[in-house]
Amino acid sequence: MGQETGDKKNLNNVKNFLAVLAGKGGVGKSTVAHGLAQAFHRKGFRVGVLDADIYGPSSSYLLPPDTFPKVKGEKVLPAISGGIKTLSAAHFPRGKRASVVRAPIATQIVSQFIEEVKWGDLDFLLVDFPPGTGDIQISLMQKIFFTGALVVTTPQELALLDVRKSMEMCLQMGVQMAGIVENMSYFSPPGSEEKYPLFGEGGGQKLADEFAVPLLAEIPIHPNPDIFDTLVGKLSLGKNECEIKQEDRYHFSIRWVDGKKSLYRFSDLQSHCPCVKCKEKAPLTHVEGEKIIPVGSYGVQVIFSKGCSKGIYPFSLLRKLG
Ligand SMILES: Nc1ncnc2c1ncn2[C@@H]1O[C@H](COP(=O)(O)OP(=O)(O)OP(=O)(O)O)[C@@H](O)[C@H]1O
Repeated sequence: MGQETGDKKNLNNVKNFLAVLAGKGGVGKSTVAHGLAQAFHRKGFRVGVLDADIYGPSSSYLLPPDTFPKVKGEKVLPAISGGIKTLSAAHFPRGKRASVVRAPIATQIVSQFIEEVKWGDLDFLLVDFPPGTGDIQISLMQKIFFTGALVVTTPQELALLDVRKSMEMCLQMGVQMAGIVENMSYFSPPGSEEKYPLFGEGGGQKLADEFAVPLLAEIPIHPNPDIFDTLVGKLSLGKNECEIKQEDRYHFSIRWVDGKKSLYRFSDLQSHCPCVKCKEKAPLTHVEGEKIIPVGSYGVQVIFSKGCSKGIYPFSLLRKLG
């Protein structure tokens, strides 16, 4: 954490970059990113929000600036809203008009927001991703060394389709998912404890189970800001907390973050080898495991006593098999 890795940058003394993404528009990414930023601020952290949604910036509405961005030498100082640093396309003169720019230009603008802005010392910079899994999102993940990603969804099956794509993007780009936040989970009438799940139930949990990441919060319609304080407490960043253990020569186990334990036989696992060459081959028997190598937050590679050891088994696959 906090290191410069390859061409990824951890800039201007920002200790933690946190991606807030969804894949789908309108599920409440910005609401969650800004609610979380305010909760970090309440706890005394130095925090900033980068609104990377060039086409639909909402930061200046959610965090109305007390001071606007200023140019200082070659750098830009971000806007400040109630002690939170923030930068959004909406802070600039064209910001009130529709952003009619091609994707490469939008990507360039987002790069400038990172590289040419003097964010200063921050404990957390939350990056509010635009919807989708295109150039801007890839470029952000290539440029920034994210401590973790928070994935926002709503409960409906239709939302899950797009959200799943951004989770797959995190896996492909090596960005560790800190967890899922299900937004608009239910409605509670004022003064009542009753919960009415207006948009269905279980979507967030379904994704959490599929990708083996924790469901960190179920945010109601018109939430009380306290819920974001609880969310801050639940965030466990930069750690791969599942526990991988070789049980004996033929088996190993994974204890997942949600407490579930899965047991695997090495020969069964090898029969699911994801490498191209293995697809056609008949499975071997009595395969032993010689070494289990964790591959970042993505999965594991197993060195087997015989047969192919080239495949990397993503945690999402292991979770399905376990
Ligand atoms: N829990 C909630 N209760 C009530 N309204 C909400 C909630 N979450 C979000 N909204 C509202 O839904 C709309 C979309 O939310 P928001 O802008 O946060 O979503 P988004 O995913 O960032 O959208 P986009 O990708 O289009 O920027 C906003 O009007 C917001 O106020």
